[in-house]
Amino acid sequence: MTMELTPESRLAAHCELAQQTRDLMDAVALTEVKEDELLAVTAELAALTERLRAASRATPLPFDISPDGNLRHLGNAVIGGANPMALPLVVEMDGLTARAEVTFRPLHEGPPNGVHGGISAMVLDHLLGQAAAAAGFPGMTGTLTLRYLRPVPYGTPLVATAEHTRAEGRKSWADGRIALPDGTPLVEASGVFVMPTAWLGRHPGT
Ligand SMILES: CCCCCCCCCCCCCC(=O)SCCNC(=O)CCNC(=O)[C@H](O)C(C)(C)COP(=O)(O)OP(=O)(O)OC[C@H]1O[C@@H](n2cnc3c(N)ncnc32)[C@H](O)[C@@H]1OP(=O)(O)O
Repeated sequence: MTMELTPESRLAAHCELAQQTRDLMDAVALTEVKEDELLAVTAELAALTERLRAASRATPLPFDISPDGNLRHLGNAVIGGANPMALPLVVEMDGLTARAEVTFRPLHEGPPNGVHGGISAMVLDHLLGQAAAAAGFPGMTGTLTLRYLRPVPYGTPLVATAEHTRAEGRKSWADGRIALPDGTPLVEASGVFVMPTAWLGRHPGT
């Protein structure tokens, strides 16, 4: 795991750029402007893309330690504030559990008016993984099993939760769900996380 020392002000500016890009992606998905305006905006975006490529990294921002002392991963596709692909999810960890409030956007559409099943899977994969890590068993997803109970709406505040259930050697198990605020489950997940041998010794208890 690489730790980088980047000034907080630059990281904050990067996160603002990512948020502006999310707003842009939402606007692109929903725009109804005329064709000539689409072409004009596309040309402006191409120029902006080249400006950002003037100095570029090979990989997104890695794990680092935030000023509050917590491990963070600004480049992550689910929680990374500096990654425009990320929602980004803010995950609260408590003992064996992980919890995040999530409001999907039209950008996440799979079936008409509903969230793509792969997007739900991505969120649950991450939540389960963080629950396993919270319990002291960080690992790579080995197997993820999902049960889609009801369509997942976008534009509605939802709650994603997960809990570590057991561990055996390098393997750990976690369960989770995306639910309406009243607790009605929409998608349930179970996962097996395997700590790669390369990680052994890097975490307490391994
Ligand atoms: C360090 C700090 C990190 C902080 C993390 C913050 C949390 C972030 C949260 C992010 C969350 C998002 C995370 C992501 O998105 S992770 C990205 C998605 N996942 C991957 O890319 C994983 C790719 N696969 C691998 O790297 C390897 O195959 C792994 C590491 C999984 C196992 O390769 P390894 O060579 O180590 O395996 P082994 O053959 O010695 O077997 C060992 C044991 O494991 C059992 N097994 C093996 N494979 C599977 C399987 N597929 N399902 C169930 N069980 C499996 C096997 O039976 C055996 O059990 P036993 O016979 O001993 O009983």
